[in-house]
Amino acid sequence: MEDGDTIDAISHLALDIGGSLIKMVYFSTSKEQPVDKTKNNASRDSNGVSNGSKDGYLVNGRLYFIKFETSKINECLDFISSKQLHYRGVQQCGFPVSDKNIIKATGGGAFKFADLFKEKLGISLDKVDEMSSLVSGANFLLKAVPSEAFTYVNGKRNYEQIDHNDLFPYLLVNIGSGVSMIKVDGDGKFERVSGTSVGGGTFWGLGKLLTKCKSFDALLEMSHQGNNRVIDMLVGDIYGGMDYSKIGLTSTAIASSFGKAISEDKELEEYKPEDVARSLLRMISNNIGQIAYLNALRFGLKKIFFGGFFIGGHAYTMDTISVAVDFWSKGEAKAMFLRHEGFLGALGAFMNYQLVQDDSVRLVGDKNSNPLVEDLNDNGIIECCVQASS
Ligand SMILES: Nc1ncnc2c1ncn2[C@@H]1O[C@H](COP(=O)(O)OP(=O)(O)O)[C@@H](O)[C@H]1O
Ligand SMILES: CC(C)(COP(=O)(O)O)[C@@H](O)C(=O)NCCC(=O)O
Repeated sequence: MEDGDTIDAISHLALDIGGSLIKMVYFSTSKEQPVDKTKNNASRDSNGVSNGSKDGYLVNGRLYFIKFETSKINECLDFISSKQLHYRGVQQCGFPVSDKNIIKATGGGAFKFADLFKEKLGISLDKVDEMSSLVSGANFLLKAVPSEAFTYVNGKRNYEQIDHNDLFPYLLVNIGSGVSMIKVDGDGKFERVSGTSVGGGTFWGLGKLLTKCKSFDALLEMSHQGNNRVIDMLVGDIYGGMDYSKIGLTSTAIASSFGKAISEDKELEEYKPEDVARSLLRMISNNIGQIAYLNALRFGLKKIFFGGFFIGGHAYTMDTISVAVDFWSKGEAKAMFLRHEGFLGALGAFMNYQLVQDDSVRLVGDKNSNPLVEDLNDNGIIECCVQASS
């Protein structure tokens, strides 16, 4: 292939198969993207270390992000098969042929479904550790993608300028089905310091039982319409409408999540599902925010980044977590969120191919290349160059 030739190839698929969702990241060149055969003699591995002797090409393309429900894994298999994600573009781009039919995969499902992938598609899953994937995905995003991290204050996203020289240490809180809290000290340097089983799976599972809601999105939408004060016992309910200012609690603070249900002679059906969903979301988000802060305090960490699909860019979830961190830290620590929150593990597995260079990445939200498009949870795109051959 000559310089400037155009190709439409997909290569290097990576998966994060979690308890609730399968996250997929793949690299694709498109018809509009010419192959840039600039020699790249100074490529670096994922730890930023020069591997000088490597000759290769930089291929312009895009990283695509897609998710499926783990319970519908066949949809994922069909998608891979219909797009031939495990075959296409391998040779045109000059990627090593040995990549064919071996894909990087992380999450528990990389173990659980290994035989299914082999049987149905002839794919071998090359397993990448889940915690290490979360960390390399987060480090990559924080260092390479502008406007990736933001705080959420009074209903507004404030994008943070991340200083690469002052990124570490930080606490990464990944809210998936369960919650993992990881102290990150550098590239590849981390320790999982805590976790809780009260996470996204709890919200969706318990919410489904309590409200009979049929989908996660519908449950979230319901929570948006609800009023948690109908079910939560507030400080004011206990203190006759007064604040308990001596210990810093206003009358509107929640004293006991779901506590009002004790004294009311009501069956579940007599509560509005919207109110139940709201109380549940608040209880879980608050609890995670509090545990996260306590772990940050334990290790003297000032920055806390929250990831995982539970957040889903949902305003009320981010607001509750932000308020919890602010309240417990007395304003000392701040909660930060990531635009590609749900794809940390899948991106980390992708990074394990050691193709992407931090300084060759540009975020495009859509065709208009607007970097501030807010919701990249579905069909998000990152434009970047990858190392084509070695
Ligand atoms: N469409 C969806 N279906 C199911 N859960 C969803 C969906 N969107 C967001 N969620 C939430 O995200 C959580 C899963 O987050 P994720 O980071 O993908 O974790 P896991 O790796 O355990 O699947 C679910 O438990 C649920 O709270
Ligand atoms: C086991 C897990 C790492 C799996 O990751 P997930 O699929 O939930 O993203 C996670 O669910 C977790 O950290 N659970 C909390 C377990 C605990 O520390 O109590």
